[in-house]
Amino acid sequence: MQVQRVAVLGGGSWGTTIAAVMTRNVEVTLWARNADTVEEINTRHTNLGYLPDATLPEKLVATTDIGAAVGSADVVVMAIPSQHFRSVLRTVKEHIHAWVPVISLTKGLELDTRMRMTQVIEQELPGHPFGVLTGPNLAREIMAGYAAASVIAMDDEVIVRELQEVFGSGLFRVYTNDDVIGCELGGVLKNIIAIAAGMGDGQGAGDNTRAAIITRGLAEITRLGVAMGGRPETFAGLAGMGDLIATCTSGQSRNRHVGMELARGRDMEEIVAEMRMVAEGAKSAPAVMALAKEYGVEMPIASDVFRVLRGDATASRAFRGLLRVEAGAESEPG
Ligand SMILES: NC(=O)C1=CN([C@@H]2O[C@H](COP(=O)(O)OP(=O)(O)OC[C@H]3O[C@@H](n4cnc5c(N)ncnc54)[C@H](O)[C@@H]3O)[C@@H](O)[C@H]2O)C=CC1
Ligand SMILES: O=C(CO)COP(=O)(O)O
Repeated sequence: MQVQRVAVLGGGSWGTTIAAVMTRNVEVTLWARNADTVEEINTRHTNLGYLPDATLPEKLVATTDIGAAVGSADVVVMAIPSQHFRSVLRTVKEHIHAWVPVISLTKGLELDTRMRMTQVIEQELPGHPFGVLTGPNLAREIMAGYAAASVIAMDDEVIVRELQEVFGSGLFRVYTNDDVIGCELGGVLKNIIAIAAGMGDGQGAGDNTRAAIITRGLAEITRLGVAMGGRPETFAGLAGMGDLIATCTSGQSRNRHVGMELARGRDMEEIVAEMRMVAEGAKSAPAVMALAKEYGVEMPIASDVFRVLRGDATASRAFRGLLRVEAGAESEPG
């Protein structure tokens, strides 16, 4: 497979950033549904609503025509929020050529089915190689050219190496992995723990507290991820611990921001109404809790976050429970 043209679908922060990075290696067409965004990218080389400080490469071409973008692509990259992922894929289906790989950048689960995005790809586009690119990758930093590392996970060990070269460049270093389930779940599950970290930071908790939430959070992410088929070492890597640290500590994280706003006593409706961008942790939380129940895994931090998201507890009340007074052995949940 010789990759010459890539279609990136989704003109938000991450889709635009990855599309810009990949123009160093291949021809990239970015599909966005919003005509003003497309016009802005093509004429002014900016996408100020999502990436306020960035100038995009002139080589990056945007379009509102999904058929044109997908029909000429050797690889399709999905940067669509999880709850809209399937509907966009159904449109892709009409235009994609046989055997073209589809790579998800999305860190969420489909609510109704509790499926991971690569499972949705497999279901909607059977026969197409699929994978996920994930890791500690806050879009604005990567757009600004700071060094970062990511992981591309696929079952196919030949295609994954080719795509490693397509996504990686300069200071954006891409590693390969064959644990698709573990890598994908690392990206999904860290978002809820980042909401917990934001709830702590928003209440003035200290660095020790944040470290405890990250560490105990990683333990519960790993328990569920391994029960669902991921490998334990994946959760200690970039897609697990790496992304968890970035998201739980960064002022750029949308999920941590949600936690901080909840700590101020605001409810989800108000918070979401003010956010232009997606916070996947809040959207996927019900599916994560249902999976924890199905697999018989205890997730005390995620459960407390979920109660606050639902409006059944306040952040300050739940936060006291996040670090349980009666601690057991470190190897135990709770
Ligand atoms: N922003 C970041 O730093 C990173 C984000 N991600 C993940 O990437 C995914 C996308 O996130 P962002 O680009 O950051 O979100 P965003 O909120 O910045 O942008 C989402 C984009 O999707 C578009 N969109 C929403 N529904 C659509 C639909 N039905 N059809 C077509 N377009 C639609 C929106 O118009 C917007 O352009 C999320 O799952 C996120 O967790 C992953 C790594 C880093
Ligand atoms: O996944 C991300 C960084 O790796 C982005 O996190 P947020 O969605 O919380 O901004």
